[in-house]
Amino acid sequence: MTTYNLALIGFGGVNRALAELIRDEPGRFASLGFELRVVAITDLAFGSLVQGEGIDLASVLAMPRGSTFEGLPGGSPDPRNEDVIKNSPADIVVEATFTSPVDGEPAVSHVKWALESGKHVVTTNKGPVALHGQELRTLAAENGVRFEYEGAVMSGTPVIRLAHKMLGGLELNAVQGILNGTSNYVLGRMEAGLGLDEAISEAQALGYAEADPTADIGGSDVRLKVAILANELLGASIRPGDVETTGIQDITSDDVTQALAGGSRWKLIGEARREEDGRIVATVQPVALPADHPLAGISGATNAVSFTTDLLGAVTVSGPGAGRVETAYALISDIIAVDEFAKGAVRA
Ligand SMILES: NC(=O)C1=CN([C@@H]2O[C@H](COP(=O)(O)OP(=O)(O)OC[C@H]3O[C@@H](n4cnc5c(N)ncnc54)[C@H](O)[C@@H]3O)[C@@H](O)[C@H]2O)C=CC1
Ligand SMILES: N[C@@H](CC=O)C(=O)O
Repeated sequence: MTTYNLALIGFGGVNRALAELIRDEPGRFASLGFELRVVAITDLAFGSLVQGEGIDLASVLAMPRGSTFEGLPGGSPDPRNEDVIKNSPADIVVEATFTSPVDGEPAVSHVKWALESGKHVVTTNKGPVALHGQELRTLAAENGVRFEYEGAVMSGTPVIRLAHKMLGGLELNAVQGILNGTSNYVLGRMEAGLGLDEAISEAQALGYAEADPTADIGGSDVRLKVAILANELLGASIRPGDVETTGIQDITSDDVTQALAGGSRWKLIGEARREEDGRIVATVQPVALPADHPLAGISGATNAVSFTTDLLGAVTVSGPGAGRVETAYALISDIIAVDEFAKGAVRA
């Protein structure tokens, strides 16, 4: 049985859910031939903790808000990210700090430090993938490790790896979908009569929203995801700034109820499409979809993405687009990919 040592960078909703899974079901991965041990944690609030023999997850998960790792063996009140990433005995760095849609930092540096130190990276952070994906994949290959990021698009629902592995023989000409759990949840709650702010508060409490929910409502979260899908699956090399973006911030409760009464539903749609001249055009915009549109029935934090292919026509994948546990599962699926690589089942 292989043991993978993990360093959790960021100890918020997603990485805590991963720690809870490891605490509650340590034997869950035995049938896959590995077990997971957390040897380091860093967080802006808690500081950092490194214990090579394995951290007692029940204890750290029970620590109250406002406390820090200071005083624990290997503990510090400061989140010494660089030192922990470079020098802790981790095999895999699990990056789940805030997404920056502007420059991807500090996550981009976290990923680089890890890859340059010969550590695999699994991440749910969209910034590094959307803004520096190609550079980081190259850096990983140069260092003989993996950079995996399934959770960057549609949380734990398989999209990126599924498309690479299962749609490889097809020509993909467009991707279109509902790619943000928070905004879809909020629009649904507005249909039920809630105001925008109240609906956003609910999405925050449920762990769907970004630390700054204007990224969800204003469309910049979907913009990152569209850039990732366009670059990964359509062979584009676009920047998030190339994606023309309008969010749902100007959709009023009246707009939502009037649309519903007329048989349609407002949805925030992200799309990247290959034009006849080969250019990739990418947009994010609210659209009032007729009730019979395949994406109109996608409700709550569920997301869906449709791939337009040459041989199969439209292939659509639907599932959770946000949520702490759901996104922690994306990290597990990334660790499984790292394990396959480490055991030689997948070539770099
Ligand atoms: N929650 C969700 O449904 C999904 C989240 N994501 C992404 O996963 C990442 C984590 O999400 P959540 O856990 O929900 O966010 P969160 O806001 O609950 O947790 C982020 C944690 O990172 C810590 N942090 C921020 N900057 C740091 C730094 N420089 N050093 C150390 N710690 C730092 C914060 O203190 C916080 O505890 C984000 O990038 C988010 O965009 C992706 C898919 C779904
Ligand atoms: N805030 C995001 C989380 C996943 O990327 C969302 O709501 O979709």
